[in-house]
Amino acid sequence: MIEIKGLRKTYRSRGREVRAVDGVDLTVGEGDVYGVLGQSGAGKSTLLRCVNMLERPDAGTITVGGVDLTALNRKGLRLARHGIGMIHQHFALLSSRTVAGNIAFALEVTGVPRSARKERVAELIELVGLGGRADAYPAQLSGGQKQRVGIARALAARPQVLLSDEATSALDPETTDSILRLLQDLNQRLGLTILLITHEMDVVKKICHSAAVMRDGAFVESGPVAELLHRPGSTLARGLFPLSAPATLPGRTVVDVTVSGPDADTALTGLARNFDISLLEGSVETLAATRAGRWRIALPEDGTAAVEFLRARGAQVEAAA
Ligand SMILES: Nc1ncnc2c1ncn2[C@@H]1O[C@H](COP(=O)(O)OP(=O)(O)OP(=O)(O)O)[C@@H](O)[C@H]1O
Repeated sequence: MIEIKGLRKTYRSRGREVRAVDGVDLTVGEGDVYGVLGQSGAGKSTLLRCVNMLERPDAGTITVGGVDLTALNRKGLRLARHGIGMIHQHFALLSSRTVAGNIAFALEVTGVPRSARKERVAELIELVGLGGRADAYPAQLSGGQKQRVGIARALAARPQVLLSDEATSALDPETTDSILRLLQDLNQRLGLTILLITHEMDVVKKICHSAAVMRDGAFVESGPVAELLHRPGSTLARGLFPLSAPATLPGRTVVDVTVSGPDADTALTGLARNFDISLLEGSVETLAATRAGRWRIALPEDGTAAVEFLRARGAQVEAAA
């Protein structure tokens, strides 16, 4: 659904050059929820703003739904953007308009006739769970409700793709969960493809099927979450399952073990039945992409047989670090 090749964007300010996006390739399949994780300054916002051409890249191609956006003229781009909704951290609502008015505004700018707007607005209000709040003004809404208006507005023109720019970063954990559940529901019910940027591991854990870790304008790893978990040295695996127990113990071999899929629930019992091990830290969790477990385990000093046992069951095993 989204195909990005060789994307570059450099900013020049006060004689200084900043390579905000430095050669990114990205494929987001139809119906995928794809998260780009990275610290502040990594280049996430620039990448996202290039996807709908709010920012024009210096090099590379951006294809959304089969259309190369970099090849379009201004009018073509305006039409193509109707197929790409966007939500923001700070909601960007019009304070002088009600919930219904904010959503209707998105329909006005995409040329939906007045007669059709009312019904579509009502439909969108229900879709995002804001029934009964149509006449409220943004100042009367909670953060979560404001983001629901943002989502309704972004979906007004029935886009196939939703871009999310840190949509939950300004919300408390409970509200974050409810917005993530809404996004997941929209992904499943409408088949909406979602590309989101975030600095929160939890967002990836809860709704992303695929993810990339971005640093200094480039992806250091990317792919399906279940696959990344099994990649040796994966930053994502370490971020999703942080392990801080001692990485060395006298007379023992300490390893970090990752298992995903149904084996995540049985791998440890099997290991403990066959070998003298100590579980130092870790957990099994349900991620959006898969059930997965990651543990730091002390094996006997010669851990070869235990490591083989785990690897034969599809586990990723590496020296604790
Ligand atoms: N309009 C601009 N002019 C000059 N430099 C910019 C501009 N926008 C971003 N940058 C720089 O590009 C780099 C990447 O910024 P970007 O906002 O894309 O990162 P980010 O990962 O989204 O971080 P944050 O979460 O803090 O926004 C940073 O060094 C930033 O200072």
